[in-house]
Amino acid sequence: MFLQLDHVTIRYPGSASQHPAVDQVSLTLNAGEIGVLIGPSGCGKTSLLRAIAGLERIQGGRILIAGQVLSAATPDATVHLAPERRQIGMVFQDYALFPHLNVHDNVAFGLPKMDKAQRSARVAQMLALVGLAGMERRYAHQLSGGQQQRVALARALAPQPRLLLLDEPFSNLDVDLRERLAHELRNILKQTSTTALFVTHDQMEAFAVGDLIGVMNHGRLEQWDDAYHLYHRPATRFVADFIGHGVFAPARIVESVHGPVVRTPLGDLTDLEECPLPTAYPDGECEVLLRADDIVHDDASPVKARIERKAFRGSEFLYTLRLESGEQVLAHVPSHHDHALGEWIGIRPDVDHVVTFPKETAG
Ligand SMILES: Nc1ncnc2c1ncn2[C@@H]1O[C@H](COP(=O)(O)OP(=O)(O)OP(=O)(O)O)[C@@H](O)[C@H]1O
Repeated sequence: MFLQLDHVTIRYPGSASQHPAVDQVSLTLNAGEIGVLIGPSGCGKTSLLRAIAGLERIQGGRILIAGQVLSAATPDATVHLAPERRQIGMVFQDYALFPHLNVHDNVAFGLPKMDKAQRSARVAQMLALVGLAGMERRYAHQLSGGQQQRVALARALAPQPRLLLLDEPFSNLDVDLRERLAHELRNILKQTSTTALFVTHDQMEAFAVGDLIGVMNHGRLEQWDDAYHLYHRPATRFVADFIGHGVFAPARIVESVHGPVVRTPLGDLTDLEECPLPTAYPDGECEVLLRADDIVHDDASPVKARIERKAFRGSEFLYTLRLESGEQVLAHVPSHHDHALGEWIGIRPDVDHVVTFPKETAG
């Protein structure tokens, strides 16, 4: 492994909250991998990134790159390597280009001692990489927001950092551009074999960029996994709720002649690979995660649901449905099936990965 975070804890001095901003976070990234941290506002993403950069001290745990301890706050050692000695690059949300320097000088800014020709060659190479060849003489105010972020990326990559940290770099840009830049960023990082950690609150961006994605909540890292497993095998209820569209429905795991089944308001779910046994919950009672893409519109199905809300999403609608039993479920339905609000439609579950959690206790 290349980047290693080991029970990293950050507490802000004088902070009214007893709760640490970052609470014992452990994760690893191999060289060349791209990690993404997502989570709601205030969950500690930026604090963790700043600690890795050396801009924040940690109060517990260790941060290592290639075996070298950058920060430590353990009973055995206290270490805090200065930010400029970490060889880590950063790209922030606000473009932060020097307004009085042109693009060439901005990109050349962090380059170690090189002769002039070498410097200019490196700048040209970086600008070509980010799709801005020939823009050397422009100033920040002559560039669009997307172009400015590309320059910021070129500047951060030019000194060949050991690790690149990106904190919501596209959040000031419009949605279409963000999506394009997220794919471009991934290509650029892979082309240059750069190890990177990227912070966003946008799931689609996280899925587009990351090899590994971490979901944070209240300072804790709830799961560190690839996109497929986050979606299909969420480790916690919070992750299941945060990623994708879905609801939790009351269910019961029971033993049938064909093995265990999960009894739900939509009927029995079978094929319970990797699902807990009935004995995992008191009386087998639990809640099952039903994602919008687990529910199929099928007029022949005996299970009917009333359309309460619908949102057009291009190729499909996201329907909010109410079952006769009172439960609410969500369903993705191809948009050529345009039913009216209040209409009853047939639905059936088509769940590939059955995910259950303990029943949420009231209060
Ligand atoms: N300098 C500081 N002093 C005191 N508390 C801070 C400081 N910086 C952040 N915090 C607190 O630490 C917690 C984590 O903040 P952080 O900025 O890391 O979250 P975030 O996940 O990056 O949020 P956002 O997505 O809104 O940027 C929050 O409760 C925040 O109020």
